[in-house]
Amino acid sequence: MGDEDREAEIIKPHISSYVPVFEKDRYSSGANGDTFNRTPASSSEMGDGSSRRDHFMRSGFASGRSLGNRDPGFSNNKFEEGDSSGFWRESSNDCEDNQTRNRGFSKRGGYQDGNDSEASGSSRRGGRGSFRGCRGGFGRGSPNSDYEQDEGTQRSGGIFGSRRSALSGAGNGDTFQSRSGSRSGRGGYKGLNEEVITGSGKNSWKSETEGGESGDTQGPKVTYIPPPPPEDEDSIFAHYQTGINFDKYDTILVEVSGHDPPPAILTFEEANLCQTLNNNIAKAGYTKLTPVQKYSIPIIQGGRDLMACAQTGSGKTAAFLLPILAHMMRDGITASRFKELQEPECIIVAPTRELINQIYLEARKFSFGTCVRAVVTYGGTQLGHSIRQIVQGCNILCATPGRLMDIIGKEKIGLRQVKYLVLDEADRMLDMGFGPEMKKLISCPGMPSKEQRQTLMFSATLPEEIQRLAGEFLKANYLFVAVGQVGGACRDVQQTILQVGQYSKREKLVEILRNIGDERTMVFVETKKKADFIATFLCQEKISTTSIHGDREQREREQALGDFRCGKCPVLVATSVAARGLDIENVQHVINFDLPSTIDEYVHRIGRTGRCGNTGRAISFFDLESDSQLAQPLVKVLSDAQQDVPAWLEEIALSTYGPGFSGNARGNVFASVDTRKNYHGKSSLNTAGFSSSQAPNPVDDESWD
Ligand SMILES: Nc1ncnc2c1ncn2[C@@H]1O[C@H](COP(=O)(O)OP(=O)(O)OP(=O)(O)O)[C@@H](O)[C@H]1O
Repeated sequence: MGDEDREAEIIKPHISSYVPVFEKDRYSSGANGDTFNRTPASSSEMGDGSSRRDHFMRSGFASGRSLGNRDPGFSNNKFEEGDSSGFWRESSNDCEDNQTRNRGFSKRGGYQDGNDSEASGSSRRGGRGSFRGCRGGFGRGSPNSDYEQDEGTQRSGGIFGSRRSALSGAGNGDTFQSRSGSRSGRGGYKGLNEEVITGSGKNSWKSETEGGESGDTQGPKVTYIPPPPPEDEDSIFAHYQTGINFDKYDTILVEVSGHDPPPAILTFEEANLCQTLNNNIAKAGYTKLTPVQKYSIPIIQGGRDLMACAQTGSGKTAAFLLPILAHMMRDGITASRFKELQEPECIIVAPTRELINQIYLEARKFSFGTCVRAVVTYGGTQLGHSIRQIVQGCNILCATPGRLMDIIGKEKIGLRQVKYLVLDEADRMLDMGFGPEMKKLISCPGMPSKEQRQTLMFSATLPEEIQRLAGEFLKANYLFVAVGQVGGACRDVQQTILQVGQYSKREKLVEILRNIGDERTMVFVETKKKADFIATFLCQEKISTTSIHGDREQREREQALGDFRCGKCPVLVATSVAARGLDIENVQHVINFDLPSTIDEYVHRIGRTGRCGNTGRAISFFDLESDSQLAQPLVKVLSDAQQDVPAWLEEIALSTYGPGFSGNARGNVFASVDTRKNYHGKSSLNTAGFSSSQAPNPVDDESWD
């Protein structure tokens, strides 16, 4: 049975229900008749909330810096009390019982006023149900749209039941399908702080086939077809302006290590690209190379393997795409044509769906007007649709790991012609989450050996242990480019660390967001549940908010990102699924509501602002009870980026690790250099724009791992 047949077979009716819309103006106008005041929880629902509330009252604001006026009404808000308990119940108890969930969904999908007759049959159930409902996804499309039709098939009971996810803040459609346990929103990413949920419910990552996302083996079939990106030239080349600090890139130190590196180039002209590529670069608004591009382009053009580490937002994507495309053009690539088995010359892999889609759009932009065809495929979307795209021709395949393995398994992609293998966010691709999958990829039948292909790895963070693992993928004589401090934060981001206890965080968040106004802000939290909760909470505070995390269906994730990108929802609450790579114009603030567990994750998260020479701000809530282990690496990151280090943070760092500490709890703070240097010592230090000298010879290099 072909994919098409299976798709037709499993389409089932779906349930639509009304949901409120969380857009400020609609909220104020009461357009949809809903209100967001939550009924104060009954004492039974409060669970241990009273003691927590006591704690909350006691702890108040820690020593966090005041950022402006508080909403005077906030502390008396009805939400506060009920929610306080609701939240902590949510985070500490298992609230996933189907009965409660179903009550929440079966009515109006959440956000119901406790006085609403539908929700108030039992204050306990109503309260929980309404909160559950808050986690419901709020579709934008009409109930008759294709998306709704498609996603109506994504049902499953599963042990997680109705885990529909959070609001799509400014959705303009009022449809909600009370489906249970859709897995389509999952997969494709396993953030450190995210639960990993598979069809079996086990905490291990599986390919989409194994996990059932493709519908081949088990679990629901995913039928979401993402809308095609706009085809007009203006949209393809839409870009934002480089910022005032773009020229400061020239002063960043660049270190190249490895044997016989080619000299850096200083201008695009020196790259000797073909006219079409040069036109595309100009249309993209690029006039000057960033440091990582100055070094990486000639290295890749010279046929060398590369591991490159450069700060967030400094143009790593073009650093690999341009030389690959240049090679393809030079080699006279055959125009794509329909074939059941496509054999791309380049495979690019990245850890999240949104990121790989972004890379694809960049590939499409730079290959515009050439015969090179880029295709993207990622989890949470209909496999059949991806296959239809692929069979039409594919020179560059952009894929998330699970989906890639699925497509290879379906024999739609052959690997024999692969000349370039790119791992973006390489440390993430090689860690415990995706590493096994990547190993499978390089040992797939047909995949050229590392000697026969060119392998390129990019990230803003490349810990030593990952560099060692990478040896399996790269030729022994690979080059290592480090732009600035490896693993360091972008200096264009002004970092502030506030000491805020967990019970004061929400109040502080609202205070800051009110101060910020409509400037685009990403709020990072630790868990998917909390992302839903905080997004809901902010909506109740009349702050237009949407959310993205791994439990949301792909359609919802894309909708959320779209609403955030266009400014419809200026606040995006996210888990670490959005920490890496996402390049969104005008994100002026990142708030770490919860600090991540690793410093690398922190660096990536705050790198969503301050991109490409623009400035940004990052505010992080440091909870003494849970974040102490991060104090020391934070002090290092802050001081390396020439930021003010709060005295209290330094004290914690010292008290945690003692004077003279040199590492942190998880080993080294940074992979400070190309790890091979630790064994061979010699490398060269350059400022951007000057050629590098030689480093260890490749024969010696082989001994490092
Ligand atoms: N030479 C250039 N001139 C102007 N803009 C550029 C240049 N290179 C890249 N950009 C733009 O800078 C932004 C950031 O680039 P990109 O997303 O590739 O950064 P990155 O280094 O991959 O970041 P991250 O580490 O967060 O993944 C993009 O909007 C990109 O189009």
